[in-house]
Amino acid sequence: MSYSVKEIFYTLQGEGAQSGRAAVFCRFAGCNLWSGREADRASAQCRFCDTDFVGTDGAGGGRFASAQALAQAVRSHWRGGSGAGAGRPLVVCTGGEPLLQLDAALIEALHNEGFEIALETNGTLDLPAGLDWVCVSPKAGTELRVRRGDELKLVYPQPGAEPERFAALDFAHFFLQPLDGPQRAQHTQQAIDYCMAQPQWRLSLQTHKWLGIP
Ligand SMILES: C[S@@+](CC[C@H](N)C(=O)[O-])C[C@H]1O[C@@H](n2cnc3c(N)ncnc32)[C@H](O)[C@@H]1O
Ligand SMILES: Nc1nc2[nH]cc(C(=O)O)c2c(=O)[nH]1
Ligand code: SF4
Ligand SMILES: [Mg+2]
Repeated sequence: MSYSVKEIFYTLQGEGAQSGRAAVFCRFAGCNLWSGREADRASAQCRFCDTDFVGTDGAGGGRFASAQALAQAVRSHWRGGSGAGAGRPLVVCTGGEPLLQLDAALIEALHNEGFEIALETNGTLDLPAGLDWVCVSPKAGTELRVRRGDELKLVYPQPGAEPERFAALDFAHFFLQPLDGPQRAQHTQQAIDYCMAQPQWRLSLQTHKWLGIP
């Protein structure tokens, strides 16, 4: 199968339990909860997206004819060296919704290139086997199919997706990430207050936005 990728870039993971860790981000084109067109935002299932995932025209993006071709492109962006003493190469598969495209062949090819594979998903599609780190970010009004994983990272506040709905699921880490937008400061304070009242939850800041890195 071929893969449509918006962009590939090397940066630090900005969010959640792995924040601060160097990673290649592979941003797949397309999402099942929004077309990505501003004209459709108000009627989409997910309306607060902060990301352009339409098309394949970003830096490093394109259509890749095979899993091997995409895995080699991802490898070409890793600048962390390799071998003894080097940190394990990490790829973060995101989007858009990566589970529309991420399949067994690509997981195998990325592993063959030496990567640990992390996933950012809205949790509405079934998971392929073999992922090394699964981050689920539930969206109000959608059916959550991925109910276990490494981290649950809930954008907060979201009417209809209150943290209590997810607190008993089988995740190692629970994060609230303030909803970015014009009211980010207020949402950040609300998330702080919630985490202080319910310490099962930790605060995830989108540190890359503060740092001015991708
Ligand atoms: C752009 S999404 C791509 C992966 C997948 N579609 C998902 O929603 O998890 C990456 C992360 O950004 C989060 N996100 C998107 N828009 C946001 C916003 N306005 N404020 C805070 N987090 C946001 C998502 O919830 C998700 O955790
Ligand atoms: N630095 C950085 N960290 C991130 N963590 C999740 C991101 C995403 O858009 O999925 C993201 C992103 O876009 N940049
Ligand atoms: S599910 Fe993820 S990529 Fe899709 S619109 Fe929502 S935040 Fe954006
Ligand atoms: Mg992002």
